[in-house]
This record gives sequence, C-alpha cells and structure tokens, in this order.
Amino acid sequence: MRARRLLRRVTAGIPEDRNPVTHVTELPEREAGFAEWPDWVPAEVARAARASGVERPWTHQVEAASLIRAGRHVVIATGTASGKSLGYQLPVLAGLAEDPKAGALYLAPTKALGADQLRSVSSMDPGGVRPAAYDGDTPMAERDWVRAHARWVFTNPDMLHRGILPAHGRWARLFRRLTHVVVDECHSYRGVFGSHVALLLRRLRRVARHYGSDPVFVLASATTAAPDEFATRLSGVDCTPVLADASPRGARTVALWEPPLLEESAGENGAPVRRSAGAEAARILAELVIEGARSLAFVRSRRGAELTALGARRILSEVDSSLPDMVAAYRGGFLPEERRELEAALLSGELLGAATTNALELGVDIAGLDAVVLAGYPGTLASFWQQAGRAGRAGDGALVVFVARDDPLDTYLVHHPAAVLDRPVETAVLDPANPYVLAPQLACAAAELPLTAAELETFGGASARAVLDSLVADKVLRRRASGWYWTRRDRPQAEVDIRGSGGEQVAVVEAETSRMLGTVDATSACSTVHTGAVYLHQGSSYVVDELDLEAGLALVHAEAPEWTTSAREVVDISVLGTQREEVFGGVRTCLGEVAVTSQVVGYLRKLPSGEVLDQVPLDLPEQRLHTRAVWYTVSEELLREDTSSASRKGRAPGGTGLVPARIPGALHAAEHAAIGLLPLFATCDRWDIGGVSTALHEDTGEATVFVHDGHPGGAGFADRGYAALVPWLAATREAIVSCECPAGCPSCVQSPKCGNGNDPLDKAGAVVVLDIVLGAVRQHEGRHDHLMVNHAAERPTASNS
Ligand SMILES: Nc1ncnc2c1ncn2[C@@H]1O[C@H](COP(=O)(O)OP(=O)(O)OP(=O)(O)O)[C@@H](O)[C@H]1O
Repeated sequence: MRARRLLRRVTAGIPEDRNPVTHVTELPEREAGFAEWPDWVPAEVARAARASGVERPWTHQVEAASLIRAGRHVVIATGTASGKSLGYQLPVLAGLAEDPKAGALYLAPTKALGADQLRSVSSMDPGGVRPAAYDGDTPMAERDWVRAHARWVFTNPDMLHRGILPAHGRWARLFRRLTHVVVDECHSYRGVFGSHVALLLRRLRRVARHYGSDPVFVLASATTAAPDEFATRLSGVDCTPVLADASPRGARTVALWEPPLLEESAGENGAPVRRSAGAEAARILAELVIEGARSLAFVRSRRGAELTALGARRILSEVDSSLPDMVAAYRGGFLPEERRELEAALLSGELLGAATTNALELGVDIAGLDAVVLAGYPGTLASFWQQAGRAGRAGDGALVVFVARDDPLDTYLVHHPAAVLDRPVETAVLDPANPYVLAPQLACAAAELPLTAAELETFGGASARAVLDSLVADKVLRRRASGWYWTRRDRPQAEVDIRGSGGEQVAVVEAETSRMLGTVDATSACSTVHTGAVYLHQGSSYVVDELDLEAGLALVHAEAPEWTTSAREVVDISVLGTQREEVFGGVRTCLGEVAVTSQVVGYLRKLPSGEVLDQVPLDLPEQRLHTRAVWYTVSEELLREDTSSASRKGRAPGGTGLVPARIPGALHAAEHAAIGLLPLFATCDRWDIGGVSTALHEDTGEATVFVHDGHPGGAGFADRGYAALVPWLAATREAIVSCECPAGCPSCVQSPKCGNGNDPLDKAGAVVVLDIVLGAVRQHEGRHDHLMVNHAAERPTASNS
C-alpha cells in the first residue's frame, strides 16, 4: 500500500498519455527462517554477534557455516544484506580460536569493503585472532607486525599479487597453517580482471601447498545464476553452493520508467533526446522526500550524483525551506567514516534522501529503505538487485524505480520487464585461458616457485603448456627437467596490472601533485585519456591535458566541466582464424580470432541533458588489437530479396528487402544496437566491446557485422555472444522496435563512440537485417540442416613481450 502510494506520488500531475511508467510489478514479502547457534561456535563470538543485534542466525547462515566447518569449499550466493558475512565468520573464527597457529586470509575487491569486514571481525575476536589489514594504506611500520602476528589478514587481490605472493617466504608463518581463504563479493571479478584473479587464486593455492596447507575457499557472491560453476571457475576448486536465502525481506513494488523524448531535438544528426535519467531521478527523489520516504538514488558518476542531489534540493526548496537539507550527495571517496555517517543519518531519518554512485553498492550496511531509484541500468542484474535490495523492510512495502538512460539496453529493459524481473541473474564471464592473461600470470607463478609439469592442469592444461612454450621461446622462462624457471633477478609482479590486460600501461597522473590516479591499457588509452577527455576516477572528475603515448603518460588536472566526452573511433577488422562456424543457408555465424585496427579521430562533448555540444578532432596513431570476435554474414540474395516472412511484418517500407544503398546503414545500425545489448548476455560494459559492419568484407566476401572484445586476447565476451546469438540478436531487434523515435536515436541505434558520426544509420533497415538473420537461423535450426564447422580449437598464443 505504502509503495503504491509513493508511486502515485512520483507520477502525480503527469498526463496519462505521457506516463513514463512502462511496467509495475509486486515482489512479495519473505519471512525470516531462524536456526540455533551451532554448539561449536565459541561463546564469545555468539555473544558479540548478539550484541550487534543478531539474536539468532538465519538458516542459510548455519548451512554455510556448517559446510565450511566440515571442510567444504563453499559459495554463498544469497541476496543483498542477507548476512553472508556471519556465514563465514563463524567457522573461520571458531577454527582460529581452536588452533592458535591457524591463519586465514580475506580478499575484497575494494579496500573500503575490507575495512568494514575487518571492523566487524575485530568486534567478534574471541581472543588472539589479531585481525589486521594489509593493503596499500597499511603503514610500512605496521606491515612487519601484520606478517608476524595477525592471524586473519584482510587484503585485496592487488596486494596479494604484488605484496604477499612475491614475498611468500616472509609470510611463511601464515602459509604454514592457512585454513581459510574468503573471497568476498566474488561476482565483481569478471572480464579481464576476473581472469587475472582466477589465476591469482591458483597461485595462492600452490604457494599454500608448498608450505603444507590446503585452505578451504569461501566465496561470497550476490545472487547469480549457477554460482557454483562460476565459483569453481574462479577459485579452481569445487565449490558447494548455498542458495536458500532465509533473511527476511519486505514486499517491494518495482516500477520501470522511461523518460519522455524532449520536444526539441538537440542530438547528433538532429536525433531526438530523452530527458536524462539523472534529472528524472532528481525529481523522483524530491517527491519521495516530500512523502517522508527514506530513499537512495543510484547514479553513474559522482558528478551525476551531485547533480541529482542538487536537482532534488532545488525542487524541494520551492516546497519548504527545511526540506533541501534532508537530501545529500554521497561523495566521500569510499571513506569508511563518511559511509558510517550516511548509514546512520539515513537509518535515523535525519537524512531522507541521498544520491550516490554505484560504488556505494558494495559493502554498505544500509537496508530497509522505503525507496530506491536506479538512474540507468547498472550493467548487470547482480548489481541491479544489489541496489534494489537496499529497499524493503519486513512488514512494510517499499518502492524501487528503475529509470532508463538513453541507451539501447535500457530501452530494451523497460519495455521487456521479464528481462529484468524474471531472468536469473547472469553468471559473471571470465576466461582464465586468455593467453594475454595466462602468460604474465604463469611468469609470476614461476617467479614465486618453479612450475612443475604436474601443476599445469591447475592453470588450464594444454593452453598453459602452449603459453609456457612461448615464454621459453621469448627467454622469459627457462625450461629444465624439473620444471619452468623464472630467469631474471627482478620480479614480474610489479609489471603485471591485474586490473588491465597485462599489456603495456599508460599511467594517469595529476600534473600538479604528480599523484598517479590509475593506469589505462595502452590499447584503450587513445579512447579514454586522449587530450581533452573527461576522466572519472573513483567518481572524481579530471580533464586530460596531454596524452604522451611514447612515455606512457596521461597528464590530467582536477576539473568537473558540465559535459562528458566520448571518443570517436574508426575501426577496421581482419579475420585471423575462424574457430566456430555455422551455416544457415545464406547466413553464417562465426567465432574466432581477429585483428582490430582502430584510430581515435575525435571526441564528442555532450551535456548531461544529452545535448551534443560539438565534435573535436584529434590526431592519434592507429592501434592494433589481437582479440576475439563473433560475427555474422548475410548473402547478397538474402539481403536484397525478401525471403523471410518475418520481415514482411517488420518495419521495412513496403515489406521488401533492402535496396543496395540502404545496406550499409542497416548493417551499421544493427551493429550499434547489438553492441548495446551484448552486456545483457555477457556481463560486460558496452565500452569493453566494439564492432565493425561492412556491406562487403574482404575476408568473408559478404555483408558482415562483427562484435569484438576490446581486450587483447579477449575476456570471454565474444564467446558468450556466440553462445547466445539468437536471444542476443532477438533482444537487439526488440530494443530497436521498442524505441518510438522516428529514425534512430541514442536509445536505439546511435552509438556514443561511433567514429563515423553515426552516419549512415538506417533504423528500419536494421530490423530487416536482423529479421533475415534470425529467420535463417531459426528456419535451418528447426530443420537441423545447417552446417556446423568446428575449426581447430587451438588459440594462437600471445607472447609476453
Ligand atoms: N541472523 C541475523 N539476524 C539479524 N540480523 C542479521 C543476521 N545476520 C546478519 N544480520 C545483519 O544484516 C546486515 C547485513 O549483513 P551482511 O553485511 O553480512 O550482509 P551481506 O549479505 O554480506 O550483504 P551484501 O549484500 O552487502 O554483501 C548486517 O547489519 C548484519 O548485522
């Protein structure tokens, strides 16, 4: 009732024919399932848990704890704020209490989350556990103490990779009896980073084994599909899933919301633009605050969060001068104290609304809010539910509003509620067999301890073998009878950036302070840190003054202009090898290795409203990328004559095929929309992938649409696209058809990074192309007369130079 009332409030005054709500659904309440404290839990631990408000554990916590206690590797994949932490804290603390020599490791993707967990464990320490952080912020003086005394070390993958494993001898005390390794928020390890972390965990296991221990792995994850498969792939050990969530949850009403197209057309090529999701979120937040509802709005960037809070405050100031102070932007760079304050203020009702970046999604203990607004799809369903999960107190209904941004994926989702509401959360994609990841990781492993043939299976068997051969050929490693040896005095770890591709890096440095903000892959530097680019780092905004590719340096200064920038690239692609190929009459679908040549030719400056200010030309060198792609080709006959009955029903004028002049624009539009929709199937960001379309490709000899991974060697995205080709292209078609703009806009077929200025683009033609492809695939699949070719599955190996 309350949620419905809130929804009426936020839509009040909007004329029915302009109602932005495309769908409303109710998610029922769930009652808590309690269990007793297992008798092996130390009394001090249970007492501390009670003091923190946990009277009795929930059943899934005891299920997880008991499995871990019994020595099973476990993945706990239950909802937001379902108390996953207690599930592993109980057995780990019990184990440490019983064996004064035992030690444990905890890994979090962010330092802030590690700090939170450390605080929680410290308050429960039954004595002698001495939990401590070991991350980039740990003062040098404390590091020795941690190595010598801490029995539960809280760190992150970066520190494990650079600080702990390379110096394992100094950590011998911990490794000798390492009983548990906790990998928190493991769903965030995806793509190239995830592939690195997967291999890093294998390195960790082998070092532990070297010292005689075989730790139990505990992975905590947001709810995902097949979490056991993912956890097993990530950790390299068989994980038992704990899925039955017994934490209580209030009823929720979820509304999907599409901002209206604005009257004036200010977009590229005169395309219409929608009211921005941030502006819409500000309005909704203000209405919720007027209703007295405790609300959180998730916005993409820190600046966006500030603008949304500001917008809401402005609206509120017109209603009552006391109201604006009830709204804040959450803008701490993940400082724990600031988050504590925000949590406390929101819980007490002192603050009613906050606009925050997606970053707040991890490791914040805020639950039971009256409303959550998501301005833009956060990229994965796991994140969507993590954010939406902040709303809903037992016994009282809460409202979740998902506001679409002007992008094909968001458009698709608000028009296809089942894709958000009824779909299992996706499995995170990672590919530990990527030679570009495997090569540096194997070099690190060999530098830690010589690699033996018996260990290769852990690192991927045949692919590891091939990569080792190339490392030996490059004289990075030496092969002896007993195994593979690192040859140099220096250590490889410092050179390997596990958050990047492992290739060369460009350092992003604040010129005034010489502070290094981060690094960017050399391959993506031209598009992300070119001169004039607005670069966001942990929600703060910087502008790039100079990109020096030779020096591997991008100099920036802090500035938050009112526009954002997006680079424009022209891309060319050649096929290096086809691994999978299916022929459906005149349509062929393929997966393989490609060489992508791209050149950033300029960038677009865009206001948050979507209005395009201008395009600034740039003169940058060509970049070459060796990666993986999925592609389809369509024969000329199919494109030109109309054989598919589906396309007669489609939007092609007159229901015929395409005249030759329309083909390039049709393929181009189909490619853009497909890039926009792949994240729905491959847990990637649209910036992680790219595409090329051409009416005649010299390698395929036909009209071809390619979608490729944006990382050297690929991160598994193209493979996932190939595996889900039909649902992916069907969703792409739906996204285009759902958008009511006349001839293409950012919500359907325009791409923010198109180097050809989104020209030519033929929206209706794209539907014809997709109908032809889908029609051919379905027709031949149904008749089982299509041809499947499995080319040699071998991947060319990459050298680690
Ligand atoms: N059995 C319980 N009874 C009551 N409250 C509990 C219980 N277990 C945990 N909690 C509380 O629930 C909140 C969320 O717990 P926790 O942060 O461990 O959840 P989580 O599943 O790790 O959350 P996230 O989705 O953010 O990863 C905490 O405030 C915790 O104290």
